[in-house]
Amino acid sequence: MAEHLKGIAASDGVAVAKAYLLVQPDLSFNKKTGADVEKEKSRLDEALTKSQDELEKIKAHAEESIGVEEAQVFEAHIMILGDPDFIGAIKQEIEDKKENAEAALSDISNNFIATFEAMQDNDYMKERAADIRDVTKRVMSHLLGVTLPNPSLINEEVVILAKDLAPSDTAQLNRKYVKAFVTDVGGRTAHSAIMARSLEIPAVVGTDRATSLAQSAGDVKIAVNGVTGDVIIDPTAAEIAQFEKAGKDFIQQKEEWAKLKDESTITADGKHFTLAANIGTPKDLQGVLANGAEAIGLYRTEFLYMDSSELPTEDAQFEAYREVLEGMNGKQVVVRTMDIGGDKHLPYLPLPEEENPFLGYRAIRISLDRQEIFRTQLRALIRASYYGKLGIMFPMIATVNEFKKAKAIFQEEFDQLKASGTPVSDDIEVGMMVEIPASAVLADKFAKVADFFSIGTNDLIQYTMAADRGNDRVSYLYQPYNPAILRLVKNVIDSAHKEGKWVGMCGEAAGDPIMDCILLGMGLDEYSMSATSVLKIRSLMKRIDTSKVVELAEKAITESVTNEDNIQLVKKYIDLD
Ligand SMILES: C=C(OP(=O)(O)O)C(=O)O
Ligand SMILES: [Mg+2]
Repeated sequence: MAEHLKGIAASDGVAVAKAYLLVQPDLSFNKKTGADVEKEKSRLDEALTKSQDELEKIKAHAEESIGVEEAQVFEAHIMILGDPDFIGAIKQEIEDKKENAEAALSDISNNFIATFEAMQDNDYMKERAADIRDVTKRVMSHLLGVTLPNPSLINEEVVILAKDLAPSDTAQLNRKYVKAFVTDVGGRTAHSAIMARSLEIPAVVGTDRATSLAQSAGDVKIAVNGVTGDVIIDPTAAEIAQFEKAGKDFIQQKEEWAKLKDESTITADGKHFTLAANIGTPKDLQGVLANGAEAIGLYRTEFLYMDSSELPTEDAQFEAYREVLEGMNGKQVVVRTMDIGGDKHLPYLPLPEEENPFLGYRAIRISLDRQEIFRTQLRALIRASYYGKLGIMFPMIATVNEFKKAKAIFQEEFDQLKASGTPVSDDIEVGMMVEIPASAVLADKFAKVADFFSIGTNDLIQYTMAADRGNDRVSYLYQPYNPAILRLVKNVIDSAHKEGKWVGMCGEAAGDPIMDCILLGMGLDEYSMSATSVLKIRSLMKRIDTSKVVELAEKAITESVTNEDNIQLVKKYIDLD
């Protein structure tokens, strides 16, 4: 009998296929004491080596199928295998307690996980706990000689059902055969959900009971709608037909969007706006070009620093920047100088422990303090400017003096390079992120000194609403359409335009259809989002008459009181379906 479930829609698309239960093997073991210490340590080493080989393969596969940025998680796993604190503690445990390797691994891993999970408000640490759990499972399987499920071997069309999918499982999914996946736990921002979106596999997560229902149903089909979050276990013929039609409609819509790839973004009344993409590494260029983005509005350079075991050299940075500038073939590339700190750590750049790192020593604050790091990055950027159309922006600017200082350092490096005969571009734009309320309020003053603004809503909302962007318990305060946020945004746009400067947005909100209806009405010039959202937003903008949304934007900041008011308001003006 058909069972209907509702979960969290995590990745768009609709599919019906045979159920494939991804069951984890039994990893239970007997604890032994009085073990041969040297033998247990060498068993551990052997399991670590096998795990490393396996992870290298999974990482290479993931880089191919889902992209370098997403595959980073496996680099983190490989690093755990070589982490002297973690591995050293396991070996010490074997020595101290004369335990078998399985018991020592399990004890130490549980200690680490408990410590990280206790830091409840820290997403970064919670992710580390998940990583350690994933790595421990792999090492344990090698110690026990059992095989972990290998979803990359699936060779028929299936819908995967699992309690949860570890990142290493998701990375092995082959799009050709895995038509969708459904999990019992997880949320929209879980690793597995983010990966599903990169892979473009429909997914519904957090269904609670999908695996137990499927297990008792036996060999059945599963219907999944990743747009609405609906899942049916053992659907009727009529339901299958209904889901198959929804799937066809969705594919057709995507094909329609794809036709817009080479068009520029012109509204129904003939106004042009720039749709740009956010990237993390040069490898992301492929997606930017495939989705017809008109520029890169945010190149997050942190990955250059995070992927390296020491500060990246000027030449290494230059190569990366040049590759992106050349790849964009004259279209603008806005590179953000490093935004380390907050929840982004570099093992080789020890920062002081802080009670409240999001309000602490991060981004431009580090760059102005550790100028050797900043100047190296600026020189690499200035040298690369010769190969395309470069914009540079500084993150987390709070005061006009910070901007002026950063700009002066840029100018010194520029003048020196130019005097030395290095080929450079003479029209590099130097702008700033507006992501701290102080700079949004004082935008009229900043607009006199910056060449452009890019509004970072991820942080601007966090700081304006005093709500940690990674904390589930306050996620209801993450309100991009709240009139308080919109008034700040409007002030930034108007202030920039008064000085003849352009203004973009590169936070997640820029790829949100509801937000974009309001932003068009406010006259925002550039919208920078994940590459996979570009065509959908272009299709929306082509339908909009901007004279209509000007009135909408005005009402959104004068009449509306709440975030919800503005959702309803936009729906009154624009048919979003
Ligand atoms: C784009 C932004 O920067 P990040 O998400 O990297 O902090 C932002 O804060 O909106
Ligand atoms: Mg930010």
